[in-house]
Parts: sequence; structure tokens; C-alpha cells
Amino acid sequence: MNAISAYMRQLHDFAGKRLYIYVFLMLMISCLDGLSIYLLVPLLSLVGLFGTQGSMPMAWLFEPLQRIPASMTLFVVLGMYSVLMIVQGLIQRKQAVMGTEIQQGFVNNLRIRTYRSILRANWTFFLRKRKSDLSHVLTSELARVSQGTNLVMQLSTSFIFMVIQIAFAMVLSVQMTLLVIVGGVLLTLYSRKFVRRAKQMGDRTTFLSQEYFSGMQEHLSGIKDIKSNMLEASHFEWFRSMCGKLEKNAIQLVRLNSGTQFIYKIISVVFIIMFVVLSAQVFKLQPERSILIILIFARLWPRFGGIQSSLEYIGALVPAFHAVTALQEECDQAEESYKAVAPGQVKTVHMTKGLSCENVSFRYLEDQGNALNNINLFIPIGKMTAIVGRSGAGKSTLIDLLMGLMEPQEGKVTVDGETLTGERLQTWRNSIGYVSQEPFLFHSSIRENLLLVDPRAKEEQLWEALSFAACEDFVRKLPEGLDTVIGDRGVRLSGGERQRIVLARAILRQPEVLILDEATSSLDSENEAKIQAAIEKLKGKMTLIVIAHRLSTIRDADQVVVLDQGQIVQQGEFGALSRETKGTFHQLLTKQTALQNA
Ligand SMILES: Nc1ncnc2c1ncn2[C@@H]1O[C@H](COP(=O)(O)OP(=O)(O)OP(=O)(O)O)[C@@H](O)[C@H]1O
Repeated sequence: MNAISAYMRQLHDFAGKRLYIYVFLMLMISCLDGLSIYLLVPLLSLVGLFGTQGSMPMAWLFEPLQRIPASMTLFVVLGMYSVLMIVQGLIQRKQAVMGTEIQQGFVNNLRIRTYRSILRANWTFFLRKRKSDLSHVLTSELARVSQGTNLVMQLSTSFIFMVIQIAFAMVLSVQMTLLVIVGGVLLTLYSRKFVRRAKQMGDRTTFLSQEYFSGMQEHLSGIKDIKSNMLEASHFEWFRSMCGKLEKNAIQLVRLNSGTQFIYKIISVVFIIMFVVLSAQVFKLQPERSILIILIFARLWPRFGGIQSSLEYIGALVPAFHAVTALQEECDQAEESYKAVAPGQVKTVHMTKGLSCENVSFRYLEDQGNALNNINLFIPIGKMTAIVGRSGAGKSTLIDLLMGLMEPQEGKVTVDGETLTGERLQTWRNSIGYVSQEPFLFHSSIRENLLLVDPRAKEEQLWEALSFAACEDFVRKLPEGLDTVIGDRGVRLSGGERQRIVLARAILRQPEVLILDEATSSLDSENEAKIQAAIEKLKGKMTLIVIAHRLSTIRDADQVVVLDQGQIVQQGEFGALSRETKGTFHQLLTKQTALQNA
């Protein structure tokens, strides 16, 4: 119930006065509908089916008709009826468009807010969260919320229609109308359990589609492993069983819904029979009143059933809204410590001395050991610092702290002696260029990929950055040069080429510090040499931090930091460290030399 009221509140806040106009239009449509039913009385008496309409309630409405010559009355009544229908049709059209505008606008607003919250969340949030869960909320769950909003709009239309029609029916016969209302209320109370059950099914739909989404994403990103290890059969089995569960759940919901619709149908037949008998035998209503009431309720009852059906479907969709708002809340709680500002308005830090870690310790989870332990490190401006160590030694963690993506539990990271927090953190992030191990490029042209970081960059600046990153030659050879589309459905680039384009993008930004997480597995020795050449060119122009997996790329580093089990175990110049005959660096070097010679 909380989720429904939260949803209604958000819808109300979003739509504002448009919601009231929408409701007013619905009222008008329903009133015109009721009037059109009332017009049937003079119409039917004119064709001789009823006596006079004098004894009908609201007969004064039709009094002016008495003054019209008899030969004209039929045309006037038919004309009134047509005008009523046309006006109603026009209002209905306006109301339908308005309803869709509110529905689409609301969902769009929700989508934008959710995505903004996700982007504003800090890095630790992303470490905790499965990416597939985020895309699931942004696609599938939001689509369900959109469907739910449509149902809510339909529901409110039906509800207002029902109230107005009941008011019209009341004027015709209070007892008969009360009888139907009591019946309707009893039926609604009885149907509450169906709505509850529908909500449980909705919860299950959320859970299942989340599992489906994450499974699919994992499988598709690991398709090479699946194919090369012949794991297709087991994955297909998973897929088939998942689809089966989704199918079963969807059928269960329809079964529940059609079951209640069937009950409604049976009850409506019983009602109509009771109605006719009671109106004639017990309440002794005039036939014209009975016919009008039956007409009103015959049209109303399916709507009543529709309300029940909408409630069940809305019940099933509420978990989707809950999932969206829960994600928003989670993101808001993990919001970055600095305020969001428009791109281009964030300043950069001009570093004059260097970047430091002072007694820095960090752990990912409270109940886990430290990933980094008491790190003390100074990275001087304009120099190249290499970070090496075995897998799991803490290299990426250290880089994430230096970039300000995470804050240490103990100690501090400082730039020129100032701790990285709040706004300084934001300007610091804006001063960093980062090239990851898995270089990320959009499916668009090389030009667009580069302009992402500096939309105003000129052609020669783009080529200059490409030249620094040692990719000018191969880009010039591409069919459409800078305008060649790359990515999944464009020209396929090798791992090394991708990394160099990303490096060019980072250089274009002219960062204060350039961090390079070396992609070694995808690099052959020719590409490695090219990256090394790029690093050579950049040396002295900016502060460089390189996570090195191949020690050969960091021969010219000004300082090498060796990590082991979250601690700095060695530190110094490459030549000096390689001359040591003991220690982690020596072991790493020996292992790599052995591998190269093998
Ligand atoms: N998101 C995380 N949640 C929990 N523990 C983590 C997380 N990321 C890393 N760790 C742990 O922190 C330690 C350091 O990991 P880190 O990724 O920094 O090592 P690394 O030297 O970069 O390794 P590699 O060279 O394999 O990338 C490891 O013990 C790892 O298991």
C-alpha cells in the first residue's frame, strides 16, 4: 500500500494541475454520457415506446421540447443527441492525448531521475551492484511502471465514470442503486485477496526478470568462453528453464485475472436477473426507469469488472515501481560528496608539487581484511611512477584511491598537501585522464569518441592527440579516417588499437595526471612497443602513473612502487630495483624473463 501511495504522490507531484484538468475532462465525459442516456427517454417516447417523460426525474430538462412543434421534436432530439455525442467525442480525444502525455511524461521523468541518480552514485555503489540489475531497472522495470501508469489512468477514468453513473442511477431509484452498490462493495472486499495474490506474482516477475537479465548479460559477455569450452548445452538449459519460469508466471497472472473476470460475469448475470425481478415485483418501478437503470448498470458493470482487473494488474506492477524507487534511494544514499555541475563548469586542479598517500589503509568490506595497509607514497609532478605487483596485490585499489573514486578508511590522499574531499575531489577528477585495461569506446565514429572529452577540440588537436598515442598512422589508413565508425557494429579494432584510441582521448583532455592501466593480455610486442613510444613522448609533459604488468614497458619509469598483499614492499628507480637479488620485484622480473624466453 505504501508503494501505491508513494507512486500516486509522485504522479500527482509530476502532473500538477494537468491531473485536475484530466479529472475534470473525465467528469465532463461521464456527465455527457449520463445525459445521453437520459435523452433516450424523450427519444423512445417519441417513437412510441414509452408514455410521456413527465414522471421521470429531471423531466424539466426536456420541458422546452414540449414547446416545439410536434413534427420537429424528433429532429431536435436527434440533433441534441448528435451534438452531445460529438462534444463528448472531442473531449474524449483531448482527454486521451492528455492522459498519454501525463503517462509518458511521468515515466520519462522517472527514467531520467533514476539514471541521474545512478550516475551521481559513488564508485563503491557500483562495486556492490550487479550492472545487469541496473539495466534491468532502467529497461524492464520502467516499462512495467509505464504500463502501470497507463492502467492507473484507465482506472481513474473508470472510477469517475462509475461515480457519475451511480449518481445518475440514484436519481432514477435510490433503493435499486444502493442494492447494486452493496453488491459491488461486497464483491470488492471478496476480490482483495486476488489483488494481493497478483502483487505476489508481480514480486516474482521482478525477481525472475532480474535473474533473466543478469544471466543473459553474463552469458553474452562470456560468449567466447562458452563457445571455446563447449558450454552451450548447459547455458541453453539454464535459458530454457528461465523462460519456462517466466512463462508460467505470466500465465498464472492471466489465469488469476480471467478467473476473477469470470466470477464477475456470473455475478453480473445474477444481478441483472435480480434487478429485473426486484424492480418489477418489489420496488414496482416504472418500466422506463427500470430500463434506464439496467442500461446504466449494464454499461457500468463491465467497467466495474475492469476496475478489478486493473487493480490486479496494478498490484502486479507495483513491485516494479518499488524496485525503481528503491534503486533511486540506494543511489541517493551513495551520492558523491560533491555537487553536480554542468559539464564545462568544473574547474581543474593545477598541481604544483605532487600527489601523496599518508598512512592510507582501505578495505572493501567491514568483515574483510585490508586491501591496502598503511600506504605512504609521494608521486612527484611531471614524473613517471610505475606500480607493479602480483595479481591481487592492491594496484587497482591504490589507483582508485588516487583518482578519488573511493576514500580510505584510514589516512588521507592529498594533492599538494590538500586532502581530497568535497569540491576538491570533483576538480581533481576533472584533472585526471584514465585509460583502463578494458578500453571503452562508444559505437560511433573515432571523431565523436574523441570529442566526448572536449567538444570544442579542433581537427589538428585531434590528430595531435592521435599522434601522441601512436595511432595516427592506422587511423589515416581507415576507410573514412576520423569518421570511421568503430565498435560492435562498426570497424573492429584490435585490443591495442582500442587502447591507443582511448589513450588519445585521455591526452586530448590535457590532464594533470595520466593514469594508464596497461592492457597486457591483448597487446602483442609490436603494440606494446607503440604504447611504450607513446609513454616516452608523454614523459615530462604530464605526471604519469602506469600500472605495469609487463615490466619491459616501465624501464624508463622515474620511480617504481612494488606492492605485495596491500603493502609497499619496495620502491625506487627501475635500474636499482632490478639489480636487487631478493624481494618481490626480483621474483616478478625473473618470472617474466623466464616467460619471455620460454
Ligand atoms: N570490489 C571488491 N570487493 C571486495 N574485495 C575486492 C574488490 N576488489 C578487489 N578486492 C580485493 O582487494 C584486493 C586487491 O585487489 P586489486 O584489484 O586492487 O588487486 P590488483 O593488484 O589490481 O590485481 P590485478 O592485477 O589482478 O588486477 C584483492 O584481495 C581483491 O580480492
